[in-house]
Amino acid sequence: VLLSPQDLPHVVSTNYDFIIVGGGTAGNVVENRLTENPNFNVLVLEAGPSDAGVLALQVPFLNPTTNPRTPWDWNYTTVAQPGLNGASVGLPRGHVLGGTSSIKGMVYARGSKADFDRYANFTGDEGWSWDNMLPYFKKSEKFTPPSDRHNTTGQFDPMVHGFDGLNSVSLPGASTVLGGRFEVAIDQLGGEFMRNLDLNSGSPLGFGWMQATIDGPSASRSSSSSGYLAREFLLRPNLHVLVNAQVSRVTSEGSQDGVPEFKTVEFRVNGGGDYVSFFLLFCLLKCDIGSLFTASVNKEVILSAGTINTPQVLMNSGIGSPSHLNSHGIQSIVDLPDVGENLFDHALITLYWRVNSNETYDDYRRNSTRQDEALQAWKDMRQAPESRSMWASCVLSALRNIPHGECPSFHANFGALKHEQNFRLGPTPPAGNYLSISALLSSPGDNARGSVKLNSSDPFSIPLIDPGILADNAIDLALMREAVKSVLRLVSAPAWGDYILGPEDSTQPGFNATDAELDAFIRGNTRAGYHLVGTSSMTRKGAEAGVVDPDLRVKKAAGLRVVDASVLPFVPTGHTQAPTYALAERAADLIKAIHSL
Ligand SMILES: Cc1cc2nc3c(=O)[nH]c(=O)nc-3n(C[C@H](O)[C@H](O)[C@H](O)COP(=O)(O)OP(=O)(O)OC[C@H]3O[C@@H](n4cnc5c(N)ncnc54)[C@H](O)[C@@H]3O)c2cc1C
Repeated sequence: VLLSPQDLPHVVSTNYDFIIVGGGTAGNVVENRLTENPNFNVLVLEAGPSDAGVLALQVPFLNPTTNPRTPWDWNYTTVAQPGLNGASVGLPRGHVLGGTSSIKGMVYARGSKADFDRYANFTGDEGWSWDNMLPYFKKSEKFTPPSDRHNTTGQFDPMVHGFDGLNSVSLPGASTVLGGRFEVAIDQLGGEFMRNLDLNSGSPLGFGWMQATIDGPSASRSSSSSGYLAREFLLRPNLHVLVNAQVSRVTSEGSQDGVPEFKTVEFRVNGGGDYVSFFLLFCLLKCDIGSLFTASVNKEVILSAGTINTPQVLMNSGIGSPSHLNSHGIQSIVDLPDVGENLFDHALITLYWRVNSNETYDDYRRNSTRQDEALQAWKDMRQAPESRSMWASCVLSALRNIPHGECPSFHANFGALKHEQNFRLGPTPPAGNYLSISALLSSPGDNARGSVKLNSSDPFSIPLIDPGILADNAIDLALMREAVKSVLRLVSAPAWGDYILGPEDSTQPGFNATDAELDAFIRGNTRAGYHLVGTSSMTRKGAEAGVVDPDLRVKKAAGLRVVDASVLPFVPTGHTQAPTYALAERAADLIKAIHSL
């Protein structure tokens, strides 16, 4: 049930079995699986608004309009990054039902077998190995035909996919001139540019068709909200979802087995939604807008607020480094210095070329009539360019090897347009047609990690976010150089001869660039990859380091668990949404087993 502000008195007087903080990618998976049992009641507190009826969150092609500077984005910015010549860069995060799955770029890339085997080895829990996680990838996934219904034989391996899950995935819904050119180019080059039938098989090296979290038949974005919180699930009477409800902290009144037990969640109601009801309600409760409410729980509080906000809530609650908490006047309750540490991200750089073709999206973006017509066509028939994301129609590459096994050191995504770094759409260039290729550093060095820290004692203040982009001077720069060179080799294939006119900007390095020139370009143009993990890292049971055990329970505490991307101890070499769905599916099973659900 999607609650309204009038339901607040009911919320504060109910003793829930589970309270989930954050109705995002992971939170909605857990909420859905737990409420399969009608005997248990679950409350989801989501800081952002509902996603219902918001076209920008449904139409894949409108994805770049979902952030930054929208109500659906937390609109974060990093602290100055030494690895980027001191620049602070934007760091969007979903602030809406569905969380970041409602605003993300929709690339479905699970990572490699070696990533998950490394998690299993690191945590001492075989449950996190690739072989044991593959069933959860499949459980979460509903592989659908592409929106244009083209024959997908030979474009993916059905054996490694799930067809009955709640998160829709599909292959590109329309071919563009780019897709065909890439296929020819990689066949011409061979070697490092080998073909890969399915990049989600656990062996992602090579070139394959990109899979995206787009529901093919409806040509719509698949988010954790559209799937796990679909109408039939929202009708469950044992599921309560309150939007615009931002949690400040969890509180402990007692203890269990000698450790503090967390039974209460404190939150405020933000000013979105029905203001008249708000006014009446707050008059009724005789308190001011912005006042804090509490909700209580008898089994577990599950933090699914994401890699930035989960550690913030933990620290607000007195769980973290005692000295850091004390510096903000917060009493230390659980001594866990790794809360907020170990923040990993990928790093992303984009290169652009002018091309000899008007079959790019640039003209489309310059023509508002065409855009309106196309949007209407999407509404009428789920067709037209809006049926696909702007880069989903291209192949994704995952090249090269690194010491952790068969993992790619970078991914390349292709766009038939000029976009800003990180696929944001800046002002449309007045003329010209473009090819863009972005290289995502998918295996940063172990020193390329930063932290999330509190900025003040105000629990709602924006934290200090340092993802440590390109902070591992040796490894990160060497891999980024290789990534850029590999992209340059790729566009040197004869297939591009009559297509690429030249680099968009004369400062973009070419084949003859020295390492020093490449480094300067990389430092000046790299941005965040948006794949944040690590701030509630799981470690072995009983290990002092880390934040949660391999079963995702917060160490040295009772009744508190973390289920979101923040538990991953290292960033996977794929993207992060697919692993987040899978880890949340496994977490739900762990929780059900413990509570005999
Ligand atoms: C712009 C962008 C593009 C991306 N593109 C891709 C992509 O193409 N492919 C891919 O695999 N990955 C992508 N990612 C990354 C991926 O989407 C995330 O790693 C993943 O969705 C994280 O899931 P999560 O459950 O950890 O957090 P989220 O999905 O962010 O969920 C956290 C939820 O908690 C809520 N919340 C936070 N604080 C509070 C609080 N105090 N009280 C109540 N609620 C709170 C948030 O509003 C949010 O709804 C992208 C990320 C971004 C930002």
